[in-house]
Amino acid sequence: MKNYVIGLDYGTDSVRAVLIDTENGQELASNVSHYKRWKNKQYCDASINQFRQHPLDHIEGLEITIQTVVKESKVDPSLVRGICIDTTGSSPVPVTKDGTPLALTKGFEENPNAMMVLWKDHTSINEANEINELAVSWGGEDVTKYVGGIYSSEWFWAKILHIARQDEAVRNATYTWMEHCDLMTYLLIEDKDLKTFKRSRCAAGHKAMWHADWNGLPPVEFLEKLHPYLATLRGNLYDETYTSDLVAGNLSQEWADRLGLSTETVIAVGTFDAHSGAVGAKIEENTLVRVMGTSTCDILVGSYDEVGTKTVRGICGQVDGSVIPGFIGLEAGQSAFGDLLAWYKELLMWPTEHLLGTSSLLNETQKEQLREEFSDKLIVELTKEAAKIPVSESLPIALDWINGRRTPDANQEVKSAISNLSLGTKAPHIFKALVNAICFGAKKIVDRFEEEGVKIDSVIGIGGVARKSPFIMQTLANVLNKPIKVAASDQTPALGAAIYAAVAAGIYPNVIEASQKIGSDFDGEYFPQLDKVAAYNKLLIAYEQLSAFADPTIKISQNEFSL
Ligand SMILES: Nc1ncnc2c1ncn2[C@@H]1O[C@H](COP(=O)(O)OP(=O)(O)O)[C@@H](O)[C@H]1O
Ligand SMILES: O=C(CO)[C@@H](O)[C@@H](O)COP(=O)(O)O
Repeated sequence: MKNYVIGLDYGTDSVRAVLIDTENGQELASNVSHYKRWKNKQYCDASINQFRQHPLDHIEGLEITIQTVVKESKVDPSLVRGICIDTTGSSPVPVTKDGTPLALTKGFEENPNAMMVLWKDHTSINEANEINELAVSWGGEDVTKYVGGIYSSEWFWAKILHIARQDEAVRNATYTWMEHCDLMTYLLIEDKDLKTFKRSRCAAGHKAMWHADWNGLPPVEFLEKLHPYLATLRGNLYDETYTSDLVAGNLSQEWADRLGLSTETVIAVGTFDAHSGAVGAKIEENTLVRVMGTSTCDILVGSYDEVGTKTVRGICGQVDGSVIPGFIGLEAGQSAFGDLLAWYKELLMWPTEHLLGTSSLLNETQKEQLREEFSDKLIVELTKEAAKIPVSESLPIALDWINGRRTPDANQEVKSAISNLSLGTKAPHIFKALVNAICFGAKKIVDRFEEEGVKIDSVIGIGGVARKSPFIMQTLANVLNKPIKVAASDQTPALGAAIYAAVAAGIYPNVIEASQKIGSDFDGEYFPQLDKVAAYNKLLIAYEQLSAFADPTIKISQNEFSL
């Protein structure tokens, strides 16, 4: 008998669903829906790094994408056995006592503090600093030790503390907070008991400092010292967490009707996009899977023997079962990857966006067409020109920290910088410098894992940039001096979510077997070009010098000061 599963992947800008045949991993249908309100930049203020998303964007996206894949695949809906949802993270949402996202209740519909706080929202830098100071001074165990020793403003507690202080009405109306992957899973299932709802191990371990060593979330005494609200909130959160090979519940009657599915369909425990992406790309021990899109997430799995209780400095957490149950999942990443190039594109588009409007040379339709054409071509043309520029020490040097630094050693206060500019520097030179910067940032992550004794035998690239930019992938292979395979699927995180759904539905006995059988194949491999590796090494030294200048906490050896 045929069995099908659906993976639903919430990215930064859009949500996609894939419907997968569990026998062979074939994608029978996929559909993407962009968030309407987010696209119009509603509820955001980039000048203060405030990025919020309205839950209606997510609910509308869920409904349309799932309905579409079920319809387009033409499969019998009763054979859709499971669904798993992955989302970005840490992207927490305030929720009322009856499990409603606060922004869907009266009076809070337009309040950004009542909405989902997107992973890249950095409004809580001060709160993250407070958590870090307290973690080493409160008298108990350092609760940041399994999240790299530094708590980030991208994460759960810092964001909640910030909003609780800023908005009394939101604080008073909120019963609990849920990671986005948990909220969307909870929305679909029949059982609405918030106390017994199965929260994601991946989200809890990487972002909320949940760890078996202290029996769950950080101790009440620790949270109390940050803010009494957090101590109260802890009681409305959770003690246990669950891996995504497990069932969170059955599809509710309401959602079965809305989606055209059956209440027999099981919903797996939610997870994060990067972790499911790694599963979709057939991750194995000591393989680094890099999810390269707006940001990057770098995922590794290690055995209990290799990682055990050894703590890895400056990464985004090591969590038992966050990728594959029975292994420790390790996460690192860059707060901006494609986003650095997107920032540069937006900068260069300024005259087109703003001056064109004041010109009488073209009519409004022509202006709009021109804007679209430039926008579509800009990165492509810059890439072509940048590829022709030799790798030499006369190139500008840039830092990738346009949205702070996630790894190694999270610091969201650091900023990007560009040096070595001259009158001869043209737009493609700066573009090339930015591409080099994101690759050097990646190299620092790989170095950190290896310095800490976590071996990396092979590298796999997935995500928009891995698929769309051979230029960046080749640069990365040269900078890392390692071959990089690219997963063939355009929807690897959604495929990974489908794999979890297949295990939760009992179609496969475990994640490893399912991932090897129906995970994505590879359709490209980039090898280091030996003649270029040395030249990139020299530029890397200049990148390290600029890093140490921009962030005085970074120490580099004196003999590297050669600029
Ligand atoms: N041809 C390209 N070369 C380099 N970067 C690109 C290219 N096309 C898109 N990007 C970057 O890819 C990022 C989007 O990646 P994607 O994986 O599609 O989305 P998400 O991160 O939201 O899942 C954007 O930051 C964009 O700047
Ligand atoms: O940080 C995580 C997961 O821990 C990601 O959700 C976050 O980087 C967002 O990923 P995208 O760049 O939108 O794919």
